[in-house]
Amino acid sequence: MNQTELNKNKQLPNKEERHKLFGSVTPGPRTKPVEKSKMADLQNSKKDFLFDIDMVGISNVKHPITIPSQLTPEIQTTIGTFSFGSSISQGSKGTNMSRFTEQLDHYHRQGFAVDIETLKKFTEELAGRLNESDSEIEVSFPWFFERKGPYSDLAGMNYADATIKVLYDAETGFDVTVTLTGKITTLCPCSKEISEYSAHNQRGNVTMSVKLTEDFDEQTIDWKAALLEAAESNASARIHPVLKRPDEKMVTEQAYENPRFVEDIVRLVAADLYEYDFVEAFSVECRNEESIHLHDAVASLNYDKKSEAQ
Ligand SMILES: Nc1nc2c(ncn2[C@@H]2O[C@H](COP(=O)(O)OP(=O)(O)OP(=O)(O)O)[C@@H](O)[C@H]2O)c(=O)[nH]1
Repeated sequence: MNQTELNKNKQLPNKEERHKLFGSVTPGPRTKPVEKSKMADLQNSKKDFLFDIDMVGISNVKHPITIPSQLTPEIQTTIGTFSFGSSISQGSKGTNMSRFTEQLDHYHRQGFAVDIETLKKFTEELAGRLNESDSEIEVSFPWFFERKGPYSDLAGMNYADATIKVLYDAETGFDVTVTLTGKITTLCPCSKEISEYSAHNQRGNVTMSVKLTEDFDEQTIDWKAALLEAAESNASARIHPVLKRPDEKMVTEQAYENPRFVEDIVRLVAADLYEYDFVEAFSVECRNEESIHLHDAVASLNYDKKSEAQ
């Protein structure tokens, strides 16, 4: 049926009447000012408000972003989920929340590429805009990378979940933590050892959080690719979007030849992160979605290289 054939017999009231029908009322008298300069500015009240606040801001802000990648595709436009904040002192009632999204839009109009240098600049500028001595930004996004079948060389797209968190403090400078959760295959060493045939395997989620050294240079190292490699190169096998039979045979046999517990994964990944020069401190978690249970198996560890210097 096309538009002219549609029978519109129903006699509807006009839109204004419909709104009234559903409860809309005529606006009452307006007594409060509409000019910004005449409005009360509660958040800027100064008094003793009992406590300092460590962080106040906004979260769950979705925004289009561009991210750099050293793996294909090299430029990616994706959706970032942001949070922003700063501390406020006991003497201030509140922050100026509109300034967070105001600055986000300002950066967007200048072609906001979400790399670490830009985020550092963002936090320093944000602290100034808020008249505070610190600020923070966190952005999470799916990072895509091309993956080819080990035999067929047929390509498809995989992704890992990435997060960058930058803290700025006028006195101490910047603190940058990056997090990546990549997925891997793990084959159970115990199951392989005790069974006449086969071994159960599962999809593992490896989450690596890394505090970057002060001199980290994103032009030379793509932290996302480096963390992904730490997870995948220690797995029983990598995960692929496209596998033909010869590929499937290869990854199945590779997993059987490289059995791993969750404990093995966190220790092996930790060893790689320990060897990366750009890593100051790290945490690793492996969570396996068990195929023989309804529950997950999980292991985690934290390590700070600076603790060795003491
Ligand atoms: N501080 C604070 N602001 C809130 C809260 N809830 C909503 N708001 C925000 O208050 C904002 C408006 O306040 P400001 O950003 O201080 O606006 P303004 O004073 O006109 O802006 P400036 O000229 O930059 O000072 C809106 O963006 C609301 O989102 C809250 O719990 N605390």
